[in-house]
Amino acid sequence: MFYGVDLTSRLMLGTAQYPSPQVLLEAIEASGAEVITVSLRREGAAGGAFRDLLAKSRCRLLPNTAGCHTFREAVTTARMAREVFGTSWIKLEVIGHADTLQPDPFALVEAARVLCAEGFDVFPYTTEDLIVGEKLLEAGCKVLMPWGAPIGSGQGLRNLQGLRTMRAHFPDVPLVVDAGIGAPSQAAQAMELGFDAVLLNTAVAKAVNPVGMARAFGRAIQAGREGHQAGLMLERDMASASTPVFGLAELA
Ligand SMILES: CC(=O)[C@@H](O)[C@H](O)COP(=O)(O)O
Repeated sequence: MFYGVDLTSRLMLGTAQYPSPQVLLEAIEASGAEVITVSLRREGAAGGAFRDLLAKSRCRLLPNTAGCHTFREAVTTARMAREVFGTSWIKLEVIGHADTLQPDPFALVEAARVLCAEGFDVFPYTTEDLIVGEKLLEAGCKVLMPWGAPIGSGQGLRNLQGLRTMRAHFPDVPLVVDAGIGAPSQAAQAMELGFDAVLLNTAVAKAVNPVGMARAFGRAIQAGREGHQAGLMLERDMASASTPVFGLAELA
């Protein structure tokens, strides 16, 4: 449940870098995603055509503040996005580093506080830091989006222990792993850890076959979720025979 909205699919898909608009639409369809994220810059550059294209997907839009490096830029972009796209949902990105594209947690919390007070439903792109997570919740966020790895890196879940701890620390907060996912197995792993959803873009858009990859991610996320719900076995240090030892032939 994200800001009162129940979704069937746990995949949120980015809409940048696809080889063509048609491939983008087919990839969204194949993925089963019900939420797609879109940047205001892209919409501005296409003069409304991009929004019309995305409307064909019938997905809920999650505008983002991608590329914003300051509190001011992010807040202004969010306000414009609400007007342009007609939704109070905003994926809040305030980038701190040009090379790692790591979130700036200080500007992020500040921007989240202002936007939540203005009635936005904020999806903050953050790190797995627990204190920052708590500050974002205090600011009014009802969802947290920790990174898996730097945006566009495809490295998967770089800090497995940190993400596990985050899940345990915020048991009732919807958590979405956002960014850095490179393969369907990594998305499945996020779901197995108990995350509520995954947001990704590059791994699908830059695949040799984006439509096939979108479908694979959709299925992997569903499988990972089912695995989590079915209860994963505990890891053991030592072997434990899986075949019963009674009934073995006794050789004289
Ligand atoms: C589209 C978007 O919002 C990205 O900023 C997002 O974080 C996805 O990252 P990847 O491209 O690494 O999947």
